[in-house]
Amino acid sequence: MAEPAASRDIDCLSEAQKAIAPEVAAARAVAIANSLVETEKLLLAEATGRVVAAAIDTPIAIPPFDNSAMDGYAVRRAELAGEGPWTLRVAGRIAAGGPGVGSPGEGALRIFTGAPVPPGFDAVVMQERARPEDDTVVISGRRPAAGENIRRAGEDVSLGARLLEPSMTLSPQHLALLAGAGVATVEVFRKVRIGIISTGSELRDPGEELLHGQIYNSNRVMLRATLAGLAWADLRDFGIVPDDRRLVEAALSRAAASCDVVVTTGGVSAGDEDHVAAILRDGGASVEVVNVAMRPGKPVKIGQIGHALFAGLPGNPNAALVTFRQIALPAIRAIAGLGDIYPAWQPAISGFAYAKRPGRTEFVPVRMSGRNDRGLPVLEMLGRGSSASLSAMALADGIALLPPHDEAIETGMTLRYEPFRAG
Ligand SMILES: Nc1nc2c(c(=O)[nH]1)N[C@H]1C(S)=C(S)[C@@H](COP(=O)(O)OP(=O)(O)OC[C@H]3O[C@@H](n4cnc5c(N)ncnc54)[C@H](O)[C@@H]3O)O[C@H]1N2
Ligand code: MOO
Repeated sequence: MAEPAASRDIDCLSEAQKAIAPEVAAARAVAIANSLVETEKLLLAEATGRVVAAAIDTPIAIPPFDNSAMDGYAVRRAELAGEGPWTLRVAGRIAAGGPGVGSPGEGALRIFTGAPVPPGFDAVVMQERARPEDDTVVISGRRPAAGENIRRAGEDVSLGARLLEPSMTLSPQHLALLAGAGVATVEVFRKVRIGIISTGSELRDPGEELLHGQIYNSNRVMLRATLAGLAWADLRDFGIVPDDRRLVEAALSRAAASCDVVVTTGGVSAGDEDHVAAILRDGGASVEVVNVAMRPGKPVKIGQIGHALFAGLPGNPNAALVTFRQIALPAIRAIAGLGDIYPAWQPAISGFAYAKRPGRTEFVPVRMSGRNDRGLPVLEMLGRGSSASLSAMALADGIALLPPHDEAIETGMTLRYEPFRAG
């Protein structure tokens, strides 16, 4: 195991007792996160959700040429003098992608949506306002305005304009913009290699037989599924490691050697079988976060093992989920090269009353029961705040943050709410 750069003595009570706020813990984790530098070039279709590594400017204007926004007739307004109706000769026909026309003499051009508008033509009259008659067209109603129904070259994106900045994740809309500019490949950061280790002799995987004293491993699939939703994450699962110091140490070394991030669950509190905490305490890592004034998740540990970021999440399922999202994920997102790294909190209204202990931030599973007259979500708290409860979190729409200074949450208070699903 690599020597720690700056070990902190997590046994030192005066130091350890000073629990830091969760946002401070997250910022400390971010501060020790090293952003990736390696990049790769991907075809657009392979790049959804990946993180842009270099700014992209458009090589062409969008649209590339003046074109018609309607099916109708391209006209020269100079030929529509005085009051209508006007009768114009139809001098040609031009469709999207078809051959252009030369420079016709007087008259209108039959034109279709997306077809280039030849120079000199300064409006398109939609066909609903025009009546063809033999080789002429009769235009009635008002005189078209200059530029009417013409999409000008570059009006969407001008030549050379910035399309995307680094540190953004590529949405389908971003990819459409790149495709519209004719950009075929995009340079993204390579995926973040994230190793996960489930520690605990009591753990069995679903499908296995459960003996007395054993439980099923739920954190493993929770983390796997969360990471599977992140296109920039390359998950490496190191399985279940029993509570044996040498085995835990070996698994940590192995994971740290091949990953940018190592996430463990379990073994971070104070018991004799909490080997992750013991390994860290004995200098197996530099530890930045040891004691956070939050519930659940107080014993979460963040540090570095060799070059890898280390996130030691508590074993209780809610504590694992909350500390992963609130403390570890911002740092992992920073490693991925993302600019926007912190949880996206939304304002919401408490639909519940709850007595809490002041001095620590609580993160509780909540369900949205409706919206108030200003459109803000109204939240109902689920479960009794047990950090071991799987059912409350499964029914929740998201997590509400109950601030440290409050002793009681009253109905009608404004809270911060992080929905599990964006939007
Ligand atoms: N004397 C103290 N005991 C505890 C403290 C403390 O400060 N002093 N803190 C409590 C808090 S808060 C939490 S949270 C837990 C954290 O425990 P560990 O991270 O050391 O985790 P374990 O003891 O290994 O497990 C806790 C709990 O979670 C279950 N578990 C573990 N892994 C999984 C998994 N992959 N899937 C589902 N469930 C899992 C495990 O069986 C335990 O029941 O410590 C308190 N104790
Ligand atoms: O952090 Mo623990 O989850 O409060 O039980």
